Amino acid sequence: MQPRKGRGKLIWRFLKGSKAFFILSMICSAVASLSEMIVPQIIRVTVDNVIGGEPTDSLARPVQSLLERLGGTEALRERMWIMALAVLVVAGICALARYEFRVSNAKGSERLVKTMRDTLFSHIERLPFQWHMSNHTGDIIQRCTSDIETTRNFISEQMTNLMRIGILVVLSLSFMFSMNGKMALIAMIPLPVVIGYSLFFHRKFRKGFEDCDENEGKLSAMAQENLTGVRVVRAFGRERYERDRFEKHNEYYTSLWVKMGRLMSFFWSSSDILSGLQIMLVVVFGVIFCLKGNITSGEYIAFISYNGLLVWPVRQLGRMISEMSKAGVGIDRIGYIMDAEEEKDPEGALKPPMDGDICFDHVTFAYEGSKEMLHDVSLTIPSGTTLGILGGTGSGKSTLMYLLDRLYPLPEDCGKITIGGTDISKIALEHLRGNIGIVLQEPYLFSRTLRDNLGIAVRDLGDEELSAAVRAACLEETVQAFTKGYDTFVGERGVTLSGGQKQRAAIARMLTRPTPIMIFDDSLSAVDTETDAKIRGALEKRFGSATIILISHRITTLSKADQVLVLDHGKVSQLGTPAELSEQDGLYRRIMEIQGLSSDTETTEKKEVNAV
Ligand SMILES: Nc1ncnc2c1ncn2[C@@H]1O[C@H](COP(=O)(O)OP(=O)(O)OP(=O)(O)O)[C@@H](O)[C@H]1O
Repeated sequence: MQPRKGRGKLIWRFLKGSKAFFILSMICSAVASLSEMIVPQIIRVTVDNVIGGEPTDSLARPVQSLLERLGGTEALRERMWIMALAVLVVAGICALARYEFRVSNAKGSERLVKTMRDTLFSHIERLPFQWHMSNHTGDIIQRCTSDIETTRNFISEQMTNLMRIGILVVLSLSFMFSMNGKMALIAMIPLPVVIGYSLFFHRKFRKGFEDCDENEGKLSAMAQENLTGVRVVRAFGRERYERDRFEKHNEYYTSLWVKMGRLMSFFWSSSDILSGLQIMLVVVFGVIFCLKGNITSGEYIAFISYNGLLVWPVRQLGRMISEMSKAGVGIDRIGYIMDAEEEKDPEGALKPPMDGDICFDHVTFAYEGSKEMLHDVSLTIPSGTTLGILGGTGSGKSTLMYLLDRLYPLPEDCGKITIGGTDISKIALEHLRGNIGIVLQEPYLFSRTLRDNLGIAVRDLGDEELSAAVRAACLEETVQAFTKGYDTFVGERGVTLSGGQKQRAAIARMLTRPTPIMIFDDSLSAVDTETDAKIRGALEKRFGSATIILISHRITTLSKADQVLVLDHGKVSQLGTPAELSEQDGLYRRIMEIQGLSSDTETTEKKEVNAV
């Protein structure tokens, strides 16, 4: 993965609301660093001027006047506690600044994480269905959790550290140069080597972190898939296979981190040697310079202290660079989500009445990277009528509905879909989807109570509307049978409900918000024929004016439709009233005949449709 452009812009966007905290924390960090720099100067003055009796001429003017105000070096020798107190006061200021640094840094980083989570979540919510279909949920979750954490660490720790390192390096070198230029240059000689060495490793770390993150995403996706598909795993006795698969990948993932650990250990140990050499140079040359009288004992002590303060950041530079590599990868992975384009309405999006005729005009469609699934589909569904759709597995029935709901955009030159004469690509998405009720083939319920699930489409759903929807979906008896009624918790994805109960709950949920267009994508497959008929009867009675599209493999369900579309491998094979189709030689009649002879179970029906 190439480093992403505009990382800074993305970070800046996430920093909204937390900048002030980080600025304050940086100021405090600067104050603390400055205080650290003053202590060696106090020690130097104490050793050279107060104890050693050296003249104060070489000291800076403000230091000289401060010493005079304190009674001069002679008097201070008698009152050494003043020097000790000075060290204590500076250390106190340093401690206070560090405290405030940590507090404001914590406030800033928590706010930052909140902003990142909120921004990512609302962005993901607005991403097209297509994007969700082509990305692993586990991987997205990993990007929204551990990559956010890495980015937070980078901004709240590494960025402030970087500034602290900058201050420490600049100030240490300034103090060192002010005391002895040659010694300062000797201390600086190994620095370019250390920095170059760190940069060399930076590239290796980056690649390593990328691999680790990518594989962590795969591992999360695998775990997430297994957890949500636990029923399938158990039903097929695939536990061992899945465990082996997970362990194999986990082993590989662990080996990547071990490799990284080895690389980092090598880097740290070797950079330890480099910084040890640097310290040795300063100590040895410092002693020589001191013996030659080029520097005083106090300056030597101060030099060693400043060198310590200089070496620390330079050594940290390696860690910083490796952390920056990691953060860079994390930010790029978040950037991948943020770069995905949100669903947007076209300019001047329309909000026309949605109770007109629905027209599919020469619609052709292929999923990204797949072959054509729908070929030149044309039909009109007059307003207020019911269309039944019949077809084998994978014949494109659901795809046709996804296109109507614009879950997948219909590319230009692939025909058009209109409602009341208006091209749906020109209709505001919220308006379009708000007027199309759809019960998907696999009903999804949230792990909340039944009431919460049913009321998801309508804010403040009244009891009367709720009961009416539940009655129409033939779910009333089921609710009454639950000891907690509507307050029954349905478990993750509605696992505590049977297939038929889930389907009826999904239908009731749709009916709480009656819409002019209603789509039932094989939504009656898990209910018996009697309930199927009851639900259709209720729909007709309550929502007679709505345009209804019923996808089903059951002829009895389709037989009451105004017209039936038979799809065969994405092509219109038959279109007409059930009576007409029953007269024609084709798929509809063949299935009708088979179902007239067979038992009425959905599975059999599906098999039959596919077999024909
Ligand atoms: N997101 C997708 N990406 C690529 N291909 C897809 C995608 N969704 C569906 N398909 C393919 O498109 C074809 C039509 O699928 P669709 O779900 O519309 O069929 P269907 O007629 O509703 O089938 P069923 O009766 O089994 O529900 C299938 O071959 C399917 O594999």
